[in-house]
Amino acid sequence: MNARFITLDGIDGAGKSTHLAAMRQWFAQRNLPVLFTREPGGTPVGEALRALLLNPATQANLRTETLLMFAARQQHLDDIIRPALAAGTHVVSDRFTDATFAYQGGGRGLPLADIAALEQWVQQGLQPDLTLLLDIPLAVSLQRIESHRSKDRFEQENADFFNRTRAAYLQRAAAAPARYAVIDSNQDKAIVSAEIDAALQRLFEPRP
Ligand SMILES: Nc1ncnc2c1ncn2[C@@H]1O[C@H](COP(=O)(O)OP(=O)(O)O)[C@@H](O)[C@H]1O
Ligand SMILES: Cc1cn([C@H]2C[C@H](O)[C@@H](COP(=O)(O)OP(=O)(O)O)O2)c(=O)[nH]c1=O
Repeated sequence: MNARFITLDGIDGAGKSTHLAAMRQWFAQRNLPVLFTREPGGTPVGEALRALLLNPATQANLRTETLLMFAARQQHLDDIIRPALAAGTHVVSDRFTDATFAYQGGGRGLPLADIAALEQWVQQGLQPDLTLLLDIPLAVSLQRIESHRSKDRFEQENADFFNRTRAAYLQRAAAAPARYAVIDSNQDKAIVSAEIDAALQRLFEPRP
């Protein structure tokens, strides 16, 4: 079986961390080789860039921010994602390029064509086999992350920013529905988890 590349995305507070834990179990129960990783990050270079990008004191302008996201992604693809897939290991990434379209494109307003050009240059056609998009109304996500003590550079953004970010995610999913499972994360955790499991099941064991 070809190794699958799966990404998990959504606005902050959508429930990614919560459901990554359940996804680990899903793979473990089936004895499937899998590597969990994240963006920005996943490599020493990527983690250093992550620290820079998430630091509220960082003054990177929008193009610089976008290039740094893709710089981290290039290293991640070269050192981690492509080698794992080539070795037959499934890869689950906590965020990927959809986040750039949503945050730098939708949220901050960088033209989507600029992001698409970088996507092509860095990914050379590689796309996730499945993107699990956890969708949630902003008010609910804000309630859920209210208790965070310190917010990173993106979490400090305002409601309009996150509404645009959410809309950009949904637009991407609507434009290429075969790649996405849009999951309503404003439901009980067990239901969200069951819907994620069902999407994984469809990817790994498609019905004829
Ligand atoms: N379906 C859910 N119902 C209620 N609370 C949830 C649900 N999913 C996640 N949470 C809670 O919301 C908060 C944010 O979830 P988290 O998984 O950290 O989001 P993310 O990683 O996407 O920022 C956590 O306190 C988590 O326990
Ligand atoms: C991958 C990526 C992330 N981001 C943002 C989204 C998140 O706010 C932040 C990464 O944080 P996140 O993955 O949500 O980590 P945590 O759960 O620890 O908060 O980076 C972008 O703006 N563009 C990108 O391309």
